[in-house]
Amino acid sequence: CSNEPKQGESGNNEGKVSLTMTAWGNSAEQEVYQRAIDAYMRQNENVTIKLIPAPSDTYLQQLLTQLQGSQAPDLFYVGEVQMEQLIATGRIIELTDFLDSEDSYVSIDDFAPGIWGPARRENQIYGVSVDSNPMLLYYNKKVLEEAGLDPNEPQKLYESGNWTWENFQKINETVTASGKYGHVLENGAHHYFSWLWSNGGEMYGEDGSFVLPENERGIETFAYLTQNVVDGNFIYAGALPEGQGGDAMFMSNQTAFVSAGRWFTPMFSENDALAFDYIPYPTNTGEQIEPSFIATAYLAVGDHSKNKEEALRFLSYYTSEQGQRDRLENEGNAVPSVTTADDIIESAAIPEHAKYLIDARDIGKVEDKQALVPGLSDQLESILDLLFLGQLELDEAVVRLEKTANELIEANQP
Ligand SMILES: OC[C@H]1O[C@H](O[C@H]2O[C@H](CO)[C@@H](O)[C@H](O)[C@H]2O)[C@H](O)[C@@H](O)[C@@H]1O
Repeated sequence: CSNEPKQGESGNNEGKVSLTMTAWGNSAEQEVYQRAIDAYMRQNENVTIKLIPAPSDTYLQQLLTQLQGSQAPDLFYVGEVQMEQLIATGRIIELTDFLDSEDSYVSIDDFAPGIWGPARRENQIYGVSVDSNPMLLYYNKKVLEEAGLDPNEPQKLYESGNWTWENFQKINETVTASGKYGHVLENGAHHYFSWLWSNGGEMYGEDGSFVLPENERGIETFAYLTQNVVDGNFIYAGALPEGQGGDAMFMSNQTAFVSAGRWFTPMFSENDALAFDYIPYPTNTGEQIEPSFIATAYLAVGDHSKNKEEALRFLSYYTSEQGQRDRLENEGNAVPSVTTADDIIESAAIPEHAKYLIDARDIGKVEDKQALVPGLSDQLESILDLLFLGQLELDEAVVRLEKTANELIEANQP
């Protein structure tokens, strides 16, 4: 970042300040982020903030390298599964004093207590939640209709208490028989924890130990997912040609279901040819709805920033109720994490069942075992990739998952 001339000591800027911020996210999400940046710049005419989009698959590595060379942007998004590694660098600013100060647009109490997750260690805070994203499924009404199904079939099944794994599989069988794709199965913690929990399964015990091998419902979940991939009812996203993702297939009416938080909504709602809605994950427990994963992202400031005071002020604006309203109203990409803005989702017009985001948020969970072990999510994802690609049998995958998890958990003991 540049710094010409330096801001006044009081934090009441007289000179011009330039900040940079980076975040992952599709192009429609980047436009959403820009809304809050623009609002802040209108109120603070001496401040210029440049948003630098970054690809999500190399995001963490790039940020770690940049931080090491003090070349990172002033502010950056940090995913919940990345936070531990970022704190361990010692290169991000501890925020508590600033958040308690009068200069901050937001205060710690504005957020639901469960949202801090790995961003808070004891009483030290290293990132502020920008928003949250409970996972659910998106379904494509045209694809269902073309397969001879009622376009609102998932809805009807859900309302009648029959939105089960079995019926989900049947719909996927019907769709694939019609020549289209069923569900695009993604890898990654957001996705497999949501599936595990939809079956009452677990990967970790209360004490953080890895319990999957003895957790029957957990094993059953991975068996269900892999069998459906083998049978062609689900298509594994990692097996798609380079550059092709579930979101693109969904938008071109090739696939019936994708899983995500609200982050596909800005992009999908721009596409008039698309008819979609949300549905919670199907369950295999007899309950209508089970917890799904709540994605969280935090905004952090690098210790190398030459404009720390202004970066902190902007961080507090971006994460405040107003900053969240700027971004999340009108087909935003997430659900507010401040407790005073649920009306944004309650009044959302797109899609019809936007309220399922609130239902999924209210019952969902912020994963707090795996996320606390640096690198564990990435390593498990590599093993699951082999499983979903059909290159590992389930038994062997579970052995490898257990070995890797135990090693990293052990290495992370204080
Ligand atoms: O899987 C893609 C990414 O999903 C999350 O990010 C999304 O949710 C965040 C929390 O609401 C939101 O701030 C961000 O704009 C969305 O893209 C997750 O936090 C990421 O780690 C993940 O890469």
